[in-house]
Amino acid sequence: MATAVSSSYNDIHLETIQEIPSASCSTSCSSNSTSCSSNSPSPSMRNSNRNLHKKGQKIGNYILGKTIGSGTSSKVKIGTHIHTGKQYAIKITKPKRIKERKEIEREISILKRLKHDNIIQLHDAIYDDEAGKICLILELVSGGELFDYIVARGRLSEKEGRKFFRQMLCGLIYCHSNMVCHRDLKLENLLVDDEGNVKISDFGYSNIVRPGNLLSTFCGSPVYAPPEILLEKRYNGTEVDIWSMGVILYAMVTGQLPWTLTDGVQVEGMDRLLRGEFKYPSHVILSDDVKELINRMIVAEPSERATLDEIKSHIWVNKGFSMEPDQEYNKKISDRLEKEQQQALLQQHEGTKSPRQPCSESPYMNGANKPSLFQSSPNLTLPTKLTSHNSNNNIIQTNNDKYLSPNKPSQFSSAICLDEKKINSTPSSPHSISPQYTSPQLTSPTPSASTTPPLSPLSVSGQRSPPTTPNFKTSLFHNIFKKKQSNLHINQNHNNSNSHSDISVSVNNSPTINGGQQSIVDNASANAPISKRRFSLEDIVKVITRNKNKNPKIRTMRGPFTSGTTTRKTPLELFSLIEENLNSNNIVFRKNCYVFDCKHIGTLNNETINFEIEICRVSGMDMYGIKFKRLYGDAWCYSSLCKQIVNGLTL
Ligand SMILES: Nc1ncnc2c1ncn2[C@@H]1O[C@H](COP(=O)(O)OP(=O)(O)OP(=O)(O)O)[C@@H](O)[C@H]1O
Repeated sequence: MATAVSSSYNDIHLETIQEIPSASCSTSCSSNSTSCSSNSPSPSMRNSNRNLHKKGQKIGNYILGKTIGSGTSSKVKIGTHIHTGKQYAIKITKPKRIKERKEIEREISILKRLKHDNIIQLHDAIYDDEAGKICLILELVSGGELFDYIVARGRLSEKEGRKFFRQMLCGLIYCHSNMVCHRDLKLENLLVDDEGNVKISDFGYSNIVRPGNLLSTFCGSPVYAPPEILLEKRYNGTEVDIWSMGVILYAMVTGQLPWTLTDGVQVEGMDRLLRGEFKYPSHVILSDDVKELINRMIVAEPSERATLDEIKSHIWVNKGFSMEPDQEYNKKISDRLEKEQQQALLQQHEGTKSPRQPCSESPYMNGANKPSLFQSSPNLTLPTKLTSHNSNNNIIQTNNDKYLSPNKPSQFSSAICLDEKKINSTPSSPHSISPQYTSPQLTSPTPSASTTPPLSPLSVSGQRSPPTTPNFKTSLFHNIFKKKQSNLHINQNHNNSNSHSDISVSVNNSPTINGGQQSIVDNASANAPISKRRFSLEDIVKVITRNKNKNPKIRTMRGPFTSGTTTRKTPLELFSLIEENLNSNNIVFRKNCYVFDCKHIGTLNNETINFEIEICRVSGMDMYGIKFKRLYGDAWCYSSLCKQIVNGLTL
C-alpha cells in the first residue's frame, strides 16, 4: 500500500526544465550523451513492483484492470476511478535513477500544460515512493495505436491518411506554438479514439524548445529520427518532429517505412537515410501532391525542411477542406464553447446548476486566440485543483498554487489531481486474464522476428523469416508456463458429472476444445475420480463469481478484416487452427476465453513481443474473424510476425 504524506510542491515552470539526456534510448543509439545501463532494483523493490502491477490492486483512487500496453519504461493498465467509475489509462513507471525520474516528472510537467483534442490528456499523477513508482493517469484512448490501425488495413487511402495527418498536424502546431517538441513521433505513439480521432501520446522524450537553444540528446526510434539526431549533432526539436511526420505520412500511405529496419533497431541503408534518400514502392499509386509533401518533410538538411506553416497550407493537406487544419480545429472549439455556454445559460435560466464550467475545461485553440504557456497568467493552462491523498486515498490537501516539484523529497507519496475532463469511458474487455497457459512444442522451428518494411501482416507480399531454433529464454518461459499449468487442472468434458452429493464445477469461460475449460479445484479433488470430487461452498462461490466476471461471450467487432483474417469456420475450429499455428511458430501463449495472450521471443536479439489474438464475430456478417493487438515489443517485428501467422492460418 502506498503511504502518502501531505506535501506541497513548487511549480516546475517550463523555463526551468532543462534538457535531460534520455536514459531509455534505443539500443541502436550511438550517442555518447546517453547511457542505456540501468541499476537493478532491489528484491524488495521488485516485490512492490509486482504487487503494484497486480490487477484489482488500488493505486490512489483507481482500481487497476487489464494491461493495455507496455513501453520500454512503463506498463499501461486500465484504471477505474472508485468514485466516478470512469476509466483511465494508468501508465506505471518505475524510474531506477534520478535522471529517469526527472524525465517522467518532465513528461508530467509538459503534459499537464497541454490541453488539446489531439493530445493525450493527463488527469492525475500519483507518486508512490514506497514502491518507487510514478503513475500517470491518462485519458483512455480505446481505439489502439495508429500503427495497428494501418497494419489491419495494409495502408491508408490518401483521403483517410489526410484526416489523420491533419489531426496530428493540429496537435503538433499546438505543441510547437507552446514551445514543446515531441521528439518521438511515430505511428506507435499516435493513438486513435473511438471516434477515429488521433491523439499524440508518449511525451517521455518531449522537451522545451527555446529560440537559439539547441538540443543534443538522442531520442526516438532510429527509423523516425532525422540525420542530425543520428549523427549526434545539436538540433532544433521542431525540425526533428517535421522529419518524423514525413516518415509517418510515408508509412500511412504506403504501408511501409522508407527505410528497412533489421532486428527492429538497426536501419539498413543508413547512408541513404542520412542523405534523406528514399523510394516510393512501385506497387502503390500515390498522387504527386502527397509525394511532394513527403519530399518536403524528409529533407536531410534541417533548415531546408518544410515548416509547419508550409505544411498546413499545402495543397494535399487541404484537398476537400475549406479551412486549414488549425483553423478548422479552432472553429470546432469555438462552436463547442458557444454551445456549452448556451447550455449553461439555459440551465441557469431553468434554475439548475451547470455541471461544468464550459470555458475552463475546453481544449485550447491553436493560433492567435490560444493562451500561451508562457504568458503572464499561468493559471490559464494550469490545473484548477491540486490534491494530495493519504494512504487511504482521502484527500488531505488542496492547493491551487502549488505544483509538482522535481526536487520533491523521496519519502513523499502523493497525487496531483488535474482537471476532471470529459472522457469517453470504454467498457473493459469482456475477457480477463485467466491462468491457463499453453506452451508450444519447442521442437518446432521459430520464425525470426527480423523486421521487414511492409506494415501489413495481411498483405500478400513480404518475406517469410527463416526458421530458427528456440533459445534459452523461450525454454525458460516454456518451463514457467508448464509449472503454472501443472498447478491447474483441466476439467474438460466433466460438466455433466455433478450429482447432489458430489459437485464438479468447471469454469466455462472458453470454448470447449483442448482444455478450454478450467477448474479451480484443488489438486486432491482434481485428481480424484469424477464421482468422488468434493467441493466446498467456497469453491462453488469462487467459480460462480469467476464465471460471472468472465464473460465468455464472443465479441462482435467492426473491421477492418481481410480474407486472411475472416472465415466461415466456427470459433472452435478457429481456436484449434490458431493454437496449431502458434505452436508451429513457437509462440508461447495462454488462452483466455476467445483471446490468446501470446509471447514471442526473437532468436536474433531476444526481443520480446507480447500480443493478443482475439476471435470475434464480424459485425454485420455471418462470419468470424481474428483481431491482433500488440501489447509490447517492436512494432515492426510484430507486424512481420502477424503476417507470418496470418499466412500460415489459411482461413
Ligand atoms: N492513454 C492511453 N490510452 C490507451 N492506451 C495507451 C495510452 N497510453 C499508452 N497506451 C498504450 O501503452 C503503450 C505504451 O505507452 P507509452 O508509449 O506511453 O509508454 P513508454 O514506456 O513511454 O513507451 P516507449 O517504449 O515508446 O518509450 C502505447 O504504445 C499504447 O499502446
